[in-house]
Amino acid sequence: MPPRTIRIALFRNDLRLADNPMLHAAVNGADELVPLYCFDPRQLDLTPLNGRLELGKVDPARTWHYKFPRNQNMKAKFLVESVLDLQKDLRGIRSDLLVRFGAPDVVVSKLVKHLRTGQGAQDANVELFCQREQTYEETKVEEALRKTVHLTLTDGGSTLVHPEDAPFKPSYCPAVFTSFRKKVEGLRPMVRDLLPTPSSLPPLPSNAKDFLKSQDDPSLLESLADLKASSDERSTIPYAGGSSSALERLNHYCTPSGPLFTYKKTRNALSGRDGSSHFSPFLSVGALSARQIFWAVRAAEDKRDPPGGNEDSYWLIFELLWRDYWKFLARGPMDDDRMFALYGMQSAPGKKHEREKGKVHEWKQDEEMFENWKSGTTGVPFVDANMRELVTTGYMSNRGRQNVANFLTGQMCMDWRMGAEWFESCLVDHDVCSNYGNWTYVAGVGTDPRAGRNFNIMKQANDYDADGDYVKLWLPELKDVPREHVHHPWTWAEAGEKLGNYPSEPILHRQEWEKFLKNTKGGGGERTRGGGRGRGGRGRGRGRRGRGGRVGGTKNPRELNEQMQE
Ligand SMILES: Cc1cc2nc3c(=O)[nH]c(=O)nc-3n(C[C@H](O)[C@H](O)[C@H](O)COP(=O)(O)OP(=O)(O)OC[C@H]3O[C@@H](n4cnc5c(N)ncnc54)[C@H](O)[C@@H]3O)c2cc1C
Repeated sequence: MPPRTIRIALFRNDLRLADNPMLHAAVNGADELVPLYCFDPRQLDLTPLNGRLELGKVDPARTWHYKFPRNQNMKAKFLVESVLDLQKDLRGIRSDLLVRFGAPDVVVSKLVKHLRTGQGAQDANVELFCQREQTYEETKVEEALRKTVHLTLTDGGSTLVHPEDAPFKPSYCPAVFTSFRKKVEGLRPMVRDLLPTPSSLPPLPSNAKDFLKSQDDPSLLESLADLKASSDERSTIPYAGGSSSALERLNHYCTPSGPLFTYKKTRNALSGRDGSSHFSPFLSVGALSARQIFWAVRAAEDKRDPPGGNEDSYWLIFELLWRDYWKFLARGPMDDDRMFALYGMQSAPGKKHEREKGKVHEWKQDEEMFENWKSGTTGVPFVDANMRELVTTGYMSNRGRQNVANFLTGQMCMDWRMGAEWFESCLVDHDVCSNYGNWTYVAGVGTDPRAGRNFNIMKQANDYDADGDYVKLWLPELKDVPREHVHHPWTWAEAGEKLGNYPSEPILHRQEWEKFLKNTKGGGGERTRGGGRGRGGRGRGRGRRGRGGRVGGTKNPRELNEQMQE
């Protein structure tokens, strides 16, 4: 008898059965299959389990430089729900998901030994399959796993375009998004078909469930996140984690008369349930694949009368290509971790923590100012409302993210990694590549030479929250401030009115804003704020800013915003 083949299918950010290349590959040729998920103490705070497991004492999981908690509550809850949903789906096809706590290489090494103690399994081939990730910590996990067991890394589960189909080698991925997009849009087909959802799986080895059985207690998961916590009633994303909920959202959004076909017009909404797709939380844990979205969009287009897409349905795919772009960059041109380095792609060659000669970025690490940004008390309502929404719900619209990131880096001149790590800590949809990629872009240290331009926050506030409803939703202190003052409440405070606990002075640039208000009589206005990068520097500290004016000849902030997306 040939030796048995036992496969371990280690789920990472691919928490689904549908269209899952890792699972598909692991099943093929397996006599037995062990689906496994590991809660890694470096990624999720497992300190509530101290003393309850054989892990030893674990420290809280923290972000890299600034040591923020890795997963704030809503994010932890969404992850735990997603894992439980996958377990339910696996049980539905008479398999199971072993949920265990510990670094994956440690858990897998013990599991392999344990499986070999099963009846007739001493000489079994035990092999591990998992999805390949792109970034530093994740690839370190892969290296550690490879030392433990025969490892197969699978591709194609996290992007729209399969990396093997890309018309360039990873290190030659175009540095600018438009070139990347044009190259991949030229592929025929651009996106592969969906892999089938398994209706059954090879059986679990008879001794698999005995492995660290003490960790099977559901109360362990309950202590990692408050699973009963309901989301804030103002939340834009009141979804539970998991692919059931992801499919519900997909089926709601992508119908012939659904919000998909107005997406381009509504995607900049700051709040509301259907302005944008809200697929990002599901994508970040892999409860949904980008390809599932692609094919749901195509199906909705085909069902229209007459059949076909429009610019809105095209634009959703266009945005998903941004997501692909960051993943391809992380694997190619930014793969030496420059995505996390202070000077990013402007680091000196071979010395990613040193600035390249001639570049003038000066980043501050002023804790007090950062605290203002983080807690939503900068005195600039448009920034503060977004930051409070982030902390309360774990989500912020794309428009909000662009603005608060721009404010922190371009105007407060703070180390962009502080912002990126705070986002990592809070965002339910945190995705390493999209988060750090977008931050490097906004901070002007990414691959794209057009990036890093400043927004006019006042104009953005007027354009996207004309009546101040969004600001008032998140800043109850401003509920009585009249519409015409709501984005610059210091003018209301000066008239002797009370703002409660809200700052009566903006943290920065008051004079600039007043100039803007004067020029535009409270609305509209065409000037953009200039960064003046590369010549003469930027503002340093409260009340001062760099010289600039118009940026790169661009006339209009809306035009600028399109560039940020294009
Ligand atoms: C500073 C900053 C940090 C960000 N951090 C993250 C992050 O951690 N995780 C994350 O998924 N997105 C991140 N984004 C991108 C974008 O803001 C979110 O993807 C989007 O707001 C999610 O909401 P949605 O699903 O409704 O998006 P939609 O507008 O409905 O877009 C559809 C999908 O396209 C993708 N997408 C859209 N815009 C971008 C973009 N600029 N970059 C990459 N993918 C995009 C997302 O997967 C999104 O779900 C960040 C943007 C900025 C400016």
